[in-house]
Amino acid sequence: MKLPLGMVLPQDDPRQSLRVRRFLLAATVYALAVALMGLYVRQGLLAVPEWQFLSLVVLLVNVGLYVLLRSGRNEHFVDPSLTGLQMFMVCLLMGITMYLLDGGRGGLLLLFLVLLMFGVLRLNAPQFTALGGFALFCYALAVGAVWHQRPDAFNAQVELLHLVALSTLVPCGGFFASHVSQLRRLLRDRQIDLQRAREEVHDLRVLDPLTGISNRSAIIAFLDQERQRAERLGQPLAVIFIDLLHFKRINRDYSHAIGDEILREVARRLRGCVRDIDGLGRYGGEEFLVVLPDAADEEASRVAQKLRNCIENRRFAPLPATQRMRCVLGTSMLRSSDADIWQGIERARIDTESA
Ligand SMILES: Nc1nc2c(ncn2[C@@H]2O[C@H](COP(=O)(O)OP(=O)(O)OP(=O)(O)O)[C@@H](O)[C@H]2O)c(=O)[nH]1
Repeated sequence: MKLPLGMVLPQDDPRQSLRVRRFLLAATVYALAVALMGLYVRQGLLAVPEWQFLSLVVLLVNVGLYVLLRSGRNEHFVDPSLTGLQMFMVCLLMGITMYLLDGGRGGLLLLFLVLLMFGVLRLNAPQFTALGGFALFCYALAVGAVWHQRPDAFNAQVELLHLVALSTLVPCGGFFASHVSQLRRLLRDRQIDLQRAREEVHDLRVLDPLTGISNRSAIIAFLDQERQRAERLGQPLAVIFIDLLHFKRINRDYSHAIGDEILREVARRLRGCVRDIDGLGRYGGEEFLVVLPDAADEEASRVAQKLRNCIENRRFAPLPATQRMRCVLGTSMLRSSDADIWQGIERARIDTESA
């Protein structure tokens, strides 16, 4: 029977999924080690009860780790990848196994080294060196115990070579760990840069660079989307077209930079006068469009008056105190009989001419 992948791997969290994948890979190496121990049993280098004991310990350790990862409890640990814990278990299991074997430790040692190499993926150089030191200690302790209790199962020359090989591996692994952790850092920085670039591209696509409110295409898209929603829910939808008057003169008399500052301030004030659910966009040079979802005719007129007040009745700091900005506003209700949203916008624009 085939197990659905969703039952084995978390589907909604890519980081958890990666951790479980990495764990399953390590569990496969453990399974190989247990199978290899079966050969040791056949060769008379490991007693059957000891093999059963080792298999049970390996199984319990792996089930425990899997439950921790799959239940999400690993998130409460300082290192949610549980790498340190897993490496600690590898060292302990290696020590126990090496102690129980009556010979041929080199073969199984190789598989345990493969398991230790998983640490390279997460640990930095000092952490890996500490781990290597602990592995060395466990190995030395295990073979020391064999030498003390079963001297016939101890070959000093071979064990010395194993220890030397293991000691060589520690700095090599440390070097790889440092390299991989550098790559990880680089990758993380690149991801952050990429995310920022994506956000900038998104802003460039939808925001007006001068005022920071929606640009023309974004406010049109918003209106289109709101129109569909209004039709579906049977709600009214209003638009307000705003045109600043004599803007050419403002630019000419006070400079283009001050004209820009006025446009930014107008956008700020308009945003402050409408609800969060309302749309506000720069339609053209000195023209703005406000979209009012679920607003009837009277509500649109009331908001238009409020918008007019916030432009005309308050002073703009870069202009002399006596100089006021003037604007015309036109409102219109989107109708289901309109062929498209442009008809609604056009009605509001024409309304400004009659204002
Ligand atoms: N400073 C500044 N001016 C802009 C910007 N975009 C458009 N304008 C200016 O806005 C002015 C719009 O001119 P018109 O369409 O004749 O509008 P107006 O001078 O307000 O005339 P009326 O609307 O008829 O009162 C032009 O001078 C444009 O250069 C901008 O981003 N910054």
